Amino acid sequence: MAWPYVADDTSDPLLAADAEVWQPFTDAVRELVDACVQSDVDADDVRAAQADVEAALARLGKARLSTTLGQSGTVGSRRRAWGNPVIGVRNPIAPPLHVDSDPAGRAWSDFHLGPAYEGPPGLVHGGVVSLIIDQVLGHAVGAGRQPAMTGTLTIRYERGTPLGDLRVEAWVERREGVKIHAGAHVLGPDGPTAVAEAVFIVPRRFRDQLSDGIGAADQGSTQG
Ligand SMILES: CCCCCCCCCCCCCC(=O)SCCNC(=O)CCNC(=O)[C@H](O)C(C)(C)COP(=O)(O)OP(=O)(O)OC[C@H]1O[C@@H](n2cnc3c(N)ncnc32)[C@H](O)[C@@H]1OP(=O)(O)O
Repeated sequence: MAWPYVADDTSDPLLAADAEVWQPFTDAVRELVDACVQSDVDADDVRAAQADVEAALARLGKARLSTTLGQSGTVGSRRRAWGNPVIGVRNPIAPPLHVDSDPAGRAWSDFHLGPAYEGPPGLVHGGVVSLIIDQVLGHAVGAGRQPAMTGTLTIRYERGTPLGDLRVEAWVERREGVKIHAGAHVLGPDGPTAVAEAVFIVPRRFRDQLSDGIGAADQGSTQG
């Protein structure tokens, strides 16, 4: 069965040119978010900045995609991840993470979380920890080109995850039919802060493509 979106026939140079336009813009908006939670200017400056932001919004609002990036057939498969809240080139909510993976079903990323991701004082919000773990688990499972969705995700928060430089690692442990068992942890400066166990499930619509072992099916993974 086909993926629920169409393949991308955009040429690589065109895609790269588009990314070159959107990436610096998204980085700037991300800095704007940081400024929003950290700036200490007076009320006049806040109001002036609001007017600037509203002007930018009016400019961007001149044309809109009719669907999300993930759903848009005209945007295509390679740009689906551009809206992803963890890795998305066009999503300023994304830290963003660059995730590496290998076909053995391992994935990892070194990343930085600033004050926009704070939960308890000085610590990362637990939901953000979960978001990042889920994404990187998805890459570990997806590295085997196996389409699967998170079925169950269990996280043990061992200690607070400090804002700053962090690492996340995920790995596939075993496969039992349509279930893929995987693990992950987030590493802070003093070792693991959160440890996760997950069961990913191959959705029904992809089960006719099941073959033995991770890495056998000729499909990508889901993207959040
Ligand atoms: C280089 C590669 C790059 C790739 C990049 C990738 C980026 C990826 C980014 C990813 C981002 C992050 C990813 C995301 O955020 S994915 C988004 C979050 N997840 C979802 O939205 C999933 C929603 N749920 C479903 O779609 C279905 O319920 C699923 C697909 C989960 C099951 O489907 P279905 O209901 O049709 O299954 P079945 O009834 O045939 O049961 C089959 C077997 O499975 C067992 N079971 C069922 N449900 C669960 C469960 N919840 N936990 C544990 N086990 C479960 C069940 O007992 C049975 O086992 P058995 O009784 O036979 O032993």
